Formats: sequence, structure tokens, C-alpha cells
Amino acid sequence: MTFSEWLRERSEPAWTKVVEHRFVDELFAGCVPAERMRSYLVQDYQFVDGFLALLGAAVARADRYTSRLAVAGSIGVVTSEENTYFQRAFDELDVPESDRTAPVLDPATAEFRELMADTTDKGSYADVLTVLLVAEWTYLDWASRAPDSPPPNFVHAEWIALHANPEFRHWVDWLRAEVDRIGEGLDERERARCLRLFQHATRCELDFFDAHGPVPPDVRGDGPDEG
Ligand SMILES: Cc1ncc(CO)c(N)n1
Repeated sequence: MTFSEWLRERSEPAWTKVVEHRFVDELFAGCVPAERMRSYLVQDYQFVDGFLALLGAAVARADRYTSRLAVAGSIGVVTSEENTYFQRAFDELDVPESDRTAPVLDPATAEFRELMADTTDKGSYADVLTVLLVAEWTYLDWASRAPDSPPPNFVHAEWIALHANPEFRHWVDWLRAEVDRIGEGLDERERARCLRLFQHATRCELDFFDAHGPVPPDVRGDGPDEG
């Protein structure tokens, strides 16, 4: 088993709860109510802010030029296609300027941003890659479940398409291979630290979806499956 597979397996059942979250099923069906899609995207823009800083830390801490180039390529996507998607979605959903730049943070967003900021400031390259991998791999995994026909509303359809395309898969494959490569050189303590970070980030992903329903946050996807 590779290091990345081991990290993911040890993060069950939360991992699968993220990938099979009801928010995702609603997204595929195009029936996330506008109010919840708005709050999800407003909060996610704040996630992306912290995530971009974390990508910068990966560029800074990488041990070789080819790795810096790979991460920089992803920075290019976040700052162009993904950013213009947010702007167009915010226009469509009538998001006021204050919520685009400085919204009140949900507890789930605040915790995720704190984890990313701590890792940006103090994490090793392995730590940084670990948190990046959770964020990208969970999104690839849920998006891979998308049905063939996209929902009619571009706000739903393009959010799926941003994470269900060959370039994104290629980036996540690279991140996994990079975590596996760096994992080879880690000692027991460092690996255990990566696992704790991986599990914490996976919990943050679950809390983030839970915060935008339809399951109330205190149920955390543990209730009976209502399909
Ligand atoms: C909360 C969250 N996790 C992961 C991604 C994808 O990087 C995202 N946009 N938002």
C-alpha cells in the first residue's frame, strides 16, 4: 500500500462521508437551494484564500524545481478559471461586496483556515502536501461520481466541472505521487504527524459540507441514509 492510500484508509469513515455527502448529491441534481449555494460559495472563497497561501508554502518548501513548477501550475488555475467562476457565481447569486471580501466566517471555515494557516507558517513540505492532498483528493473523488448530464444552472454545473476534468485528475495524481515520494524519506514520527493532519483536514472537509446542509451540523452525516 502506498503512503497516500494508507493516509486515506486511516481517515475512514469520514473520507467516504465527504465523498458521498448529500450536499454533493444535491449539487449533481442541481437542487442546492440558492441560499445554501450562496453561503457555501461565500465560505469557500475564504477557504480558497487560505488554500492559495498554502500552495505558496508548497512552492517555497518544495525540494526541487519540477515540484515547484507543478504546484505553480495549480496556482494558475486557482487564480484564473476558478476565480472567474467565483466572480460570475457571486454576480448570479447577488452576493454583496462585503460577503465577497470579508464575510462572517462559519466555525467550519474558521477551523479549516486555522489548520491551513498553521501549516503554511510552520509545516514541513510533507505537512503542506498532506493538507493540500486532502482538499484536492476529496474534491476529485466526489466529482468523479458526477452523472453524465450536468445540472442546468451554471453555478452548479461549473462547480462540478472545475473538479471533474482530466487536468484536475492529473494534478491530484501528481500530488499523490509527491506525497508518496516525500513519505519514503519520513521517519515514524513525521509519518504519524502527516496522518494526524490528514485526519484533521478530512474532518474539516466533512464539517464544511455539513455546515451547508441539508443535514444539521450536529448530525454530521451519521443519521439514517435517506438517499
Ligand atoms: C472546502 C474545500 N475543500 C476543497 C476544495 C478544493 O480545493 C474546495 N474548493 N473547498
